[in-house]
Amino acid sequence: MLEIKNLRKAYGRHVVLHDVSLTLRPGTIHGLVGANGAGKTTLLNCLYGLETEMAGTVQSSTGGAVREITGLLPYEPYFYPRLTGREYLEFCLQARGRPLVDFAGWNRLLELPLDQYADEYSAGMRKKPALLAQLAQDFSYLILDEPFNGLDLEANLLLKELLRRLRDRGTGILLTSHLLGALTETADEITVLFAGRVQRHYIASEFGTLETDLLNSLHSEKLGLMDGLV
Ligand SMILES: Nc1ncnc2c1ncn2[C@@H]1O[C@H](COP(=O)(O)OP(=O)(O)OP(=O)(O)O)[C@@H](O)[C@H]1O
Repeated sequence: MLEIKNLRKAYGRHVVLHDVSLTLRPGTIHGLVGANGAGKTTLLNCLYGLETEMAGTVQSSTGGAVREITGLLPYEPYFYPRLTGREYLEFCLQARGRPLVDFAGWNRLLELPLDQYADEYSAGMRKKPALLAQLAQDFSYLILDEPFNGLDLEANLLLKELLRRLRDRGTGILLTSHLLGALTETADEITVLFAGRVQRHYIASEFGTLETDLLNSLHSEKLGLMDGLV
């Protein structure tokens, strides 16, 4: 289990996360939603250990460093210029001291031009090698920042099925998405972050009210404006 307790993170005077607690259990898909700037990416970075200056605790129940057993898919994966997709994947594994694997099977699924320069991939394609680099390492936990962003319909459907299968095999997955449907269709629990605070935690049986709750709480003023227009 990965556990965040009473996390507070500030950039200068700007407090981005206030007393946030969240648990990621094995064999669970945990969705994280919130408006732009709510603090989702910051929370993922704190959990993974990319941010160090913060108050509160981030712990793995096994006692080791979270990143030893966790893969991170960043919001915007970075590719070194003039590395092909295949070289990027090999680099990711070697950087972690992992044995190289044959990507052919995975790539029949993802259909990437692995011999093309990765920084020339289309926006939608760029998530795929970054995701593949994490999947090939067989982590206990995955932290995925907007994994559905930019993927085409087929890749979206495949990713949802893949996440469910990984969850059923015991992987704990924390993911953000602005696509509420993608989360309610896959997640076992969802945490709503509002202005750096946990607004509410939902279990699957409560997802039915999530959209209305979000509309009412986040946009009540805008709903009032809409009433005057439509
Ligand atoms: N390195 C940084 N330095 C200063 N402020 C930052 C930094 N990173 C993030 N912030 C600020 O922290 C707040 C939360 O940003 P964050 O990227 O975590 O939000 P988010 O919920 O992931 O948003 P989005 O949905 O747009 O990706 C924002 O106000 C952002 O401007």
